[in-house]
Amino acid sequence: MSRLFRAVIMGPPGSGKGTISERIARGFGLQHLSSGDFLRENIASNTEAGVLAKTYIEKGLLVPDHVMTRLLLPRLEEMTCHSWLLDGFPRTLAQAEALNSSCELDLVISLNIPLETLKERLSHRWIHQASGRVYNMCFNPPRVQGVDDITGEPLIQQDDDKPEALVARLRHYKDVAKPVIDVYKAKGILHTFSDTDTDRIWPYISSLLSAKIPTDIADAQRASTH
Ligand SMILES: Nc1nc2c(ncn2[C@@H]2O[C@H](COP(=O)(O)OP(=O)(O)OP(=O)(O)O)[C@@H](O)[C@H]2O)c(=O)[nH]1
Ligand SMILES: Nc1ccn([C@H]2C[C@H](O)[C@@H](COP(=O)(O)OP(=O)(O)O)O2)c(=O)n1
Repeated sequence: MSRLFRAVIMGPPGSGKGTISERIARGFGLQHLSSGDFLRENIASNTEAGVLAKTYIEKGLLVPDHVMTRLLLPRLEEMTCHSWLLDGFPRTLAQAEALNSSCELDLVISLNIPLETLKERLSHRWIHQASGRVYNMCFNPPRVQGVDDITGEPLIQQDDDKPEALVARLRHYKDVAKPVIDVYKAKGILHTFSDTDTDRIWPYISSLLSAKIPTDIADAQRASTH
């Protein structure tokens, strides 16, 4: 079995983690685990962790570290046969320490996007809640306004995407993300990308992954996901 590849993508709300993760999954065959989507699945399924997480998310708060690690680490255990890309976790130092004690990461991508760009993007973000598919009226609009391309079901805008909610979320993100960024910088596996346009960042991320992911792993993963 080829050695597997373990990566994390981090960035503030609206920075493009989901957009870039989808391109990485498609182009390099890594299995994408979005912590936000996984939480929403648990909330929709009324699991014990989902019910608890909902009480925090509804107040625009981060879910407590022990809840996140108890939810994510067993899910990663189920993915030990895949190379994966983790999105939105770890978000705090405690989460990073829990993850680092259970696996060795190969690469951490950090997106550093200006506040005004985040506000602009999130004000135009529409989501198909059931699938997590993400649209943007300026960047990747749905074929028919307001409905999901695949199911035709209505799209929604998330309350915490509104500008007044975003500033608080962004301030909190910066406070908790800095120690995590410092840990991975010290490990020499952090790569930071700054721009206002995902399409300009993408070629650099793609080149980095092409250099870092051994060809046999990428070929094997693409074969297993097709
Ligand atoms: N205009 C524009 N919109 C973009 C760009 N990249 C992503 N978007 C859109 O901006 C919004 C945020 O992108 P996401 O990929 O959802 O960002 P995220 O970091 O996963 O966001 P969270 O899930 O809130 O953490 C979505 O509506 C994207 O379609 C870009 O380069 N330009
Ligand atoms: N590690 C994490 C990941 C997500 N959450 C919570 C808080 C987030 O606003 C929601 C949704 O996560 P998602 O990544 O989709 O949203 P943002 O990145 O915060 O815009 O879940 C958390 O508390 N801890």
